[in-house]
Amino acid sequence: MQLTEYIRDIQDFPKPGILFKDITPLLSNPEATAHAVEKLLEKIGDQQVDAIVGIESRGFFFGTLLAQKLNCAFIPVRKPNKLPAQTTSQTYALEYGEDTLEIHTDAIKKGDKVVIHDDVLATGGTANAVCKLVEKLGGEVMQCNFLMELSFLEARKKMENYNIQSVITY
Ligand SMILES: Nc1ncnc2c1ncn2[C@@H]1O[C@H](COP(=O)(O)O)[C@@H](O)[C@H]1O
Ligand SMILES: O=P(O)(O)OP(=O)(O)O
Repeated sequence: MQLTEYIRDIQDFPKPGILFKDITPLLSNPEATAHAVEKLLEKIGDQQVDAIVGIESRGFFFGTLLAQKLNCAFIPVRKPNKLPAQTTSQTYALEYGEDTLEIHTDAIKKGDKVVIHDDVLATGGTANAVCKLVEKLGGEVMQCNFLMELSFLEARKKMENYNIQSVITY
């Protein structure tokens, strides 16, 4: 099965110049979704994982499926003021301006082995900020795991201390 057949390109979304990688065709097909989960799991292998940290919002879809398969916790990282309990924040630079992500402070214990998951790795700013959040709480980032990587944006240069794994590379 070719997973790329289930990824739809949307030109100029959410703003001009962006080629958006839309996973809704993949999510609408249960066989393709199951295949994607297997491919993401292959990237994790037999490492011991205490938690999958999924990045809002498209990182939640496969993140929860992965956590259930691995029988480990799923932990959401969300945009500001969405999580109800005490949070820890990380602000990071965008092309213009900055953004912030939050995690529940009690979600990760010192020494927890964590895999971070999102649908797309683009410039790496988001994933890098989530690595910092996990580390602030004492967690160990075992892997940053993506369905897709836009390699021409060279996120790996920004994240050379992390183990980056992607199922599809553009
Ligand atoms: N081209 C894209 N298609 C879909 N989603 C994208 C795309 N580029 C970025 N994203 C979303 O943004 C973050 C990753 O961006 P970074 O530049 O790596 O911080 C990720 O949550 C994607 O869902
Ligand atoms: O649409 P989302 O919530 O997945 O966020 P973003 O596109 O900023 O990654």
